[in-house]
This record gives sequence, C-alpha cells and structure tokens, in this order.
Amino acid sequence: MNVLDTLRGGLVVSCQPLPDEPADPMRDASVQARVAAAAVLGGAAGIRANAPEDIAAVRAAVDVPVIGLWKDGPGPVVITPTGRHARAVAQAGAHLVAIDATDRSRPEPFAAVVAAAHAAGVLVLADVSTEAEGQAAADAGADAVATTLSGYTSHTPKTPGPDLGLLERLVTRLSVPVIAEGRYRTADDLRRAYAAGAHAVVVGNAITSPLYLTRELARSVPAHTDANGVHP
Ligand SMILES: CC(=O)N[C@H](C=O)[C@@H](O)[C@H](O)[C@H](O)COP(=O)(O)O
Repeated sequence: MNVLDTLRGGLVVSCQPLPDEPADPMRDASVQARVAAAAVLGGAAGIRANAPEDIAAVRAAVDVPVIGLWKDGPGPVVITPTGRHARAVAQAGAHLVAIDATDRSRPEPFAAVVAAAHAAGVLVLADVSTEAEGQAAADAGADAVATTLSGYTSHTPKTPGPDLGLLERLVTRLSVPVIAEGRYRTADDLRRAYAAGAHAVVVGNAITSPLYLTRELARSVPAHTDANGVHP
C-alpha cells in the first residue's frame, strides 16, 4: 500500500503558521510538531508541513504520512520551487512532496522538480489553480493533484470558501487522485468535497492557526482592537 492509499478518505491537517505573518508566534518547529501530534490524536490521517526543520520535527512526532513542502524564494512560485528544495523536503522525511504546478514563471520546469523528487524516493503532489494546470501536472508525472492554489493566482478569484467546482472538474478529468485543499473550514465543506470525489481533504488555518481563528471571531466583538489598538 503506498502513501496515497493510506490517505484515501482521510483528513490531512496542514500545520503551518500564516505565511504572511512574520510575527506569528507559532513559527517554531517544535510547536508545529506538537500541533501535528494533537491533530493525529484527533483523527488526522496525514499532516502537511512547511520547511525541512518543521518536516523533520513533525516526522519525529507522528506516525502518519507527511506531505512536505518548502516555501522559499522571491516568487511567484514559492512552494518547492526547485529540485534542490524537493530533495531537502525528501531528506527531512516527507513521504510526499507538494510542488507548485501553476503556469506562472518559475526558476526550473515543473517536470524537472518532479524528476528530482522521484529520484529522491518521494511521491509528488501538484498544487494547482486550474483544470489545465492539473492536467499538465499529471502529464508531467505528478502522482496526485491538489486544488491548493485556487484563489492565489490571477486565474481564479479568492472566494470565501473552497473551490469545489475546480475539485469536481479535476476529479472528472484526471486519473490520478485529486486532493481538496484551500479554505476548507467546516464539516459541510468536507462532506461536499468527498461527495465530489476528493481522495482526501487538507485543512489548515481552520484547525491549526490561533491567529487566523482569533482574527475571524474578533471581527464580531464590538470592543475589539488589534495589537496596535486599531479596530480591524
Ligand atoms: C496558498 C498557500 O500557500 N497555501 C499553503 C500551502 O501549503 C498553506 O498556507 C495553507 O495553509 C494550506 O494550503 C491549507 O489551506 P487552508 O489554510 O486554507 O486550509
């Protein structure tokens, strides 16, 4: 049974501090490893983690498959942009490496990063924002495709909830497993994703970010001010 079979029908928890929040106090590998361990206790079938240090700490803390990535570089492609990043993610212990497979300008061709990951002995999860990118990623050798980047490229608007339409189109078109990711926040979101044929669903901030969760609830508190004394 490969690692993708293990994840089938499961909930994957993404243990990453907010990428745009340099002061996020959760930005610490040992903290993320503890968050991952709590998620597994709660029933997570897998963990998604960013950067070699966090991936290694998470691997040491949990016994479920780990989807690793390394957000790095000037962009626009930052999720595991090169073969060097893919090798480091594999060396840190990830079972699957997530790689940006959008059609934006990038330092190395997607297929070259896939080849580096496969040579390092890990499977590839392609993070995409459109159906065409998903097809191209599968054609280039990705072992699975995820809707992660819908809402984060110029091709797709950032809707408040998940992009279930893209999920459905990818499931219909591709023969590789399709993973639902990006703004999944409720049990109903998960039910709809599995009904649409998702292989697994990844949930991040709605489980693992006190900063995100507090911000969301604090909006409805009349007397709330942020750390700078400003009403957000
Ligand atoms: C767009 C991007 O860079 N997404 C990242 C991918 O690794 C993470 O920052 C997200 O937290 C993760 O995809 C889970 O998504 P959500 O937190 O919406 O459940």
